[in-house]
Amino acid sequence: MPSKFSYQPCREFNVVVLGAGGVGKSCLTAQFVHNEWIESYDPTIEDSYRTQRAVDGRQVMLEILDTAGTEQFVAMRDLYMKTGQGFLLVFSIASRTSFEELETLRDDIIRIKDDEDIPIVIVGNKADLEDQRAVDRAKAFSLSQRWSAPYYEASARTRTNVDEAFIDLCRQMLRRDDNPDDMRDDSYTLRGDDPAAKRRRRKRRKEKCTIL
Ligand SMILES: Nc1nc2c(ncn2[C@@H]2O[C@H](COP(=O)(O)OP(=O)(O)OP(=O)(O)O)[C@@H](O)[C@H]2O)c(=O)[nH]1
Repeated sequence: MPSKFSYQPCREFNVVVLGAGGVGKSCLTAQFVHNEWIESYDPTIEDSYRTQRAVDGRQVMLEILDTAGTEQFVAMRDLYMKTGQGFLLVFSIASRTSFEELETLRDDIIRIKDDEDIPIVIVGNKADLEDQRAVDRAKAFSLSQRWSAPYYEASARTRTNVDEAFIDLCRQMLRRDDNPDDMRDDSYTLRGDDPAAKRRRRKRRKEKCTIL
């Protein structure tokens, strides 16, 4: 048990913000990092931000990569995914296709990282546009359950659930960093070195959590 005065080094994590074009990735990132709202739409190619936060009393340095959602830049995705340790998967509650695109993004992340337990938070952005809602809460909820990944309905415009989504991702990354062996169980050696079986066991052990 660390004493009250024990030294806790600042952890560094790479966070990648992914999602379709125009869902609000840049706006969410700008709100989280700089507390500012951007009304205009200027498609991103790639922007990165560094910000330090206290999470449950521990210092965390985040390198946040705000990625391109538009088709012509998606070739860079594999590279982003390789370096990411945590992923914010963003859709707009006013766009059904942006929600449907998340499935492919997650499949790609898992394939590239070869890890089904990679920290992910799902964000349904533009929650202020309730009158234009095209994705039922129940649908997003069921995806969240299926992936065992938390779901936040957020609004970059009103700054609703912006910090909460990023901080939840930090908590997941810290947990992994604290317990690198947590995902291994004793039976693993008995069952042989089968990565697919290991991934299935990891998946079963994960908690489910959904925040609306
Ligand atoms: N009403 C509303 N509009 C938003 C919200 N978040 C972003 N927008 C608007 O949506 C547009 C696109 O926002 P961006 O943050 O640039 O979207 P993006 O996902 O980064 O887009 P790409 O860079 O093309 O991938 C802008 O005009 C924003 O003002 C939100 O929470 N509510």
